[in-house]
Amino acid sequence: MEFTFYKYQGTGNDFVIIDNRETFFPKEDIALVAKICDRRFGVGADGLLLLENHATADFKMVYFNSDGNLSTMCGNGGRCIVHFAKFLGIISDNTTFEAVDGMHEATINNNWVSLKMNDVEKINASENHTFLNTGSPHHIEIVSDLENFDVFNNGRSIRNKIYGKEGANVNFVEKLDTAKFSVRTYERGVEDETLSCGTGVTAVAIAMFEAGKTSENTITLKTPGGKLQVRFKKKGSHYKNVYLEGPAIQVFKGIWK
Ligand SMILES: N[C@@H](CCC[C@H](N)C(=O)O)C(=O)O
Repeated sequence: MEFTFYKYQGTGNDFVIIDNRETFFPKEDIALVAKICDRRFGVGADGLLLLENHATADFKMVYFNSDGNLSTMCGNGGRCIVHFAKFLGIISDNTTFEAVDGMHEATINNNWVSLKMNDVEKINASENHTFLNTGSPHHIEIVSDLENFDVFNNGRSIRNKIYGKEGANVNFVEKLDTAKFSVRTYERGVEDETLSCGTGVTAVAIAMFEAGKTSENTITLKTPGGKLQVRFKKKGSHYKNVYLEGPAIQVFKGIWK
């Protein structure tokens, strides 16, 4: 089966993106998706995205983790597919598209994409961690010396011991400044640390505001792959107008054989 694919990265969270408007891609083939995402036997990526037609919105986003399974919302993938939609000429600078967690609005200015995320209502805060869902489920823990922290082993253990088969993504955080936090994430479905996680940094920004670690509502998140920005408005106990913003870059185009 031969098809064209595009390789993208958003702060080092990397994706294979395929134009599936003609619905040729075999979505049920978990092994094929996993092979495309394999860094030795395939293209190599944290996930695979399909851009598909939508009856009312500009397009539909379908997201698979690198293990080949369909998953929940991917914030960095969402930003990258907006860039891809513009590259294909489907949109200009504004768009509305549907992902697994509902409709999203986004704007693009050169390689900078601002993606509106879903409102957040439920936040579970306990003594040493916070859990919330920003389209994908996220566990958040503050640690010290994040640079030397063992994200892989601690993340894997929390993901499996606390969240079981369904799992969750695990974010470790260190405060750098009034409105700046450093974040490293262990992602379920990749089962490894990734260089950045969009829904993860969104969850971290809200969790830090909720915990009183910042009083700013525009927050910079430093990940190993680069900087992202999250802004929101808190109304009562709800977080609304949540935007994830940062770069989305097309890296190369290839043909899968
Ligand atoms: N990297 C993503 C998150 C992708 C989903 C996650 N692995 C899951 O299955 O929950 C992002 O940028 O949000």
